[in-house]
Amino acid sequence: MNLASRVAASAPDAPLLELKTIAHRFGGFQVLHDVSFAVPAVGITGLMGPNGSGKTTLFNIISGFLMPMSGAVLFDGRNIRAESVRRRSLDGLVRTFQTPKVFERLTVAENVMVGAFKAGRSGFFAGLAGLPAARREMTEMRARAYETAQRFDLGAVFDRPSPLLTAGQRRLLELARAYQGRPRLLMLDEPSSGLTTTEIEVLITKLKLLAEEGIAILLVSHDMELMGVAQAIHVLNFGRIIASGTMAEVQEDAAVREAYLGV
Ligand SMILES: Nc1ncnc2c1ncn2[C@@H]1O[C@H](COP(=O)(O)OP(=O)(O)OP(=O)(O)O)[C@@H](O)[C@H]1O
Repeated sequence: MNLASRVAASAPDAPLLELKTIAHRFGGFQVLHDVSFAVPAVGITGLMGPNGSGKTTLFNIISGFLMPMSGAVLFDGRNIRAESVRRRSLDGLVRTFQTPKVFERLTVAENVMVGAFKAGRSGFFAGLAGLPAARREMTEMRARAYETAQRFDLGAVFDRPSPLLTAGQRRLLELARAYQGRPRLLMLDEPSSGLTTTEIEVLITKLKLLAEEGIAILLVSHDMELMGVAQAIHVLNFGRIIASGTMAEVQEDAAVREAYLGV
């Protein structure tokens, strides 16, 4: 079944992630007001909004870096509002950052393998220490990491030190590492920032590939071309959702046009 039919077939009343009346304040400044929307278990969902509208704050709340003052964050129907980042990540809720987080002292191979470490028994660092059972596991992990690296066009640079990668490769490496951890929901914060047009085109094909494999994606971006991959988009302005719909629908929305263009 392709992505479009899976999106159509997914139960609309069973989202993977659901935000219910999320509100947050920094001191006296109300940054989020009763934000509610759902992210289905399949497909790509977009979150956009002008600078300072609260996107990063909301992202931090969903991924566990910040606890909202009120509201619920339901993941698979369970309120994870107070759960740690690590617990969420073990449950399959994984995020990336605006600047790719790459382990600079490790090679591409090792960076990808770190993503699988939570799924392994002995652990990545025991493997590096050379314990026999861990070494066997490391060999298997390395083989799996190589498959993943190839999938993200990093096969040819598999043993290269990560500081030698281009910006586009660093972004792909971050995605490869996240993919290796078998996420259910992948949250991407401005993944096209700092990339060339060609690198963005590659990124788009990889996001479609991840979605086709059944990984739900929540994408925050200013990049309209990139946002075009999302089946549904929610627009945040001054901490409130002002519109939701397809890209064509939100582009036509009067409140969105006013927020972005002042028209
Ligand atoms: N820790 C903080 N303390 C006080 N104010 C904050 C804090 N973090 C963010 N803000 C304010 O909250 C508002 C929303 O910020 P946030 O970073 O969530 O917006 P954003 O939509 O991600 O913006 P951008 O697109 O510029 O990254 C801004 O006015 C910001 O200055």
